Amino acid sequence: MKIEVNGVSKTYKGTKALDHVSFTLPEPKIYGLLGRNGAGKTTFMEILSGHILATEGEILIDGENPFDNQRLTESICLITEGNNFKKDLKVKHVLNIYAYFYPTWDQELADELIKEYKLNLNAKIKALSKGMSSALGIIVGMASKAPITIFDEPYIGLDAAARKKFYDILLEEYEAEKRTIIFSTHLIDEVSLMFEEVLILQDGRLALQEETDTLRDHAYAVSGPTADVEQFVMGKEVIQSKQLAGMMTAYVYGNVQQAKSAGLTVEGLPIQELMIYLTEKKGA
Ligand SMILES: Nc1ncnc2c1ncn2[C@@H]1O[C@H](COP(=O)(O)OP(=O)(O)OP(=O)(O)O)[C@@H](O)[C@H]1O
Repeated sequence: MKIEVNGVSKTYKGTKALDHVSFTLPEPKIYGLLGRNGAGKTTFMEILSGHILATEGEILIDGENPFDNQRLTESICLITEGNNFKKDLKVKHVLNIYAYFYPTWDQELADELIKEYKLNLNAKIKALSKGMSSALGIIVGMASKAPITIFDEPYIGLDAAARKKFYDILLEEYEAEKRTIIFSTHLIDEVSLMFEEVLILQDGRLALQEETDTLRDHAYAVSGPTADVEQFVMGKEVIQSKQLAGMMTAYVYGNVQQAKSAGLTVEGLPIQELMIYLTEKKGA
């Protein structure tokens, strides 16, 4: 489904959470939505999910506004950090409700994930640990098979092994059947390798939208005698640098060809480091 964000602003009692944001997500991909605290990520995801209205502008999904539009909301699943489900319901009731709501629901996948996360179907939501509650969110998000599935920091309380399991399942399911996945996270180093495209919000504005491959092509480490490297990086965007025994390595964001033609040693840079740098820088 095509998502068009047209001049979207959202103001909460004087706080501008989103400020004239425009971009397009034309096709199913895994999108990373990054930004510092308060950058406007959750607000954007809530407008996209049809939960709230923009103050100005609109989001169109295949040309339609998702607000109060059941046909569209059946195609969108938003899983947030905790509080996804009514506290007095049992796990099995929650699953039944979502199975009924989403025409694309995959019960086989849900059953598989319930086993994987060892979820007790008869437990009440309020009795679940934070991690178990997050696991239920992940199961619902994955099994919904919603053409637009949005995860907003969905892993509170999940340990590293359970998060890894989630990333593996997500990638496996995505490979089997492409859908638009929007993933907002502060654990960039864990998930950035999954992203095909990255969007960075800064103070309610779009600071960057780029394909991961393009970012990868622009990030490199350059090494050589300190004086040569220092001269080369002058005026360039340096992410980080270190020196040892007269030699220097600098991580640079820019045109890699320039480094190659300068006769210095050039290597790729881990994409995680670049995304963390850009998020911090754009959010600074
Ligand atoms: N319901 C609300 N009422 C008032 N202000 C709000 C409300 N929701 C969000 N805001 C404000 O809007 C701004 C953007 O918040 P939002 O939750 O969208 O950011 P975020 O990028 O998701 O942040 P985080 O990474 O901390 O979750 C913040 O300044 C926040 O305080």
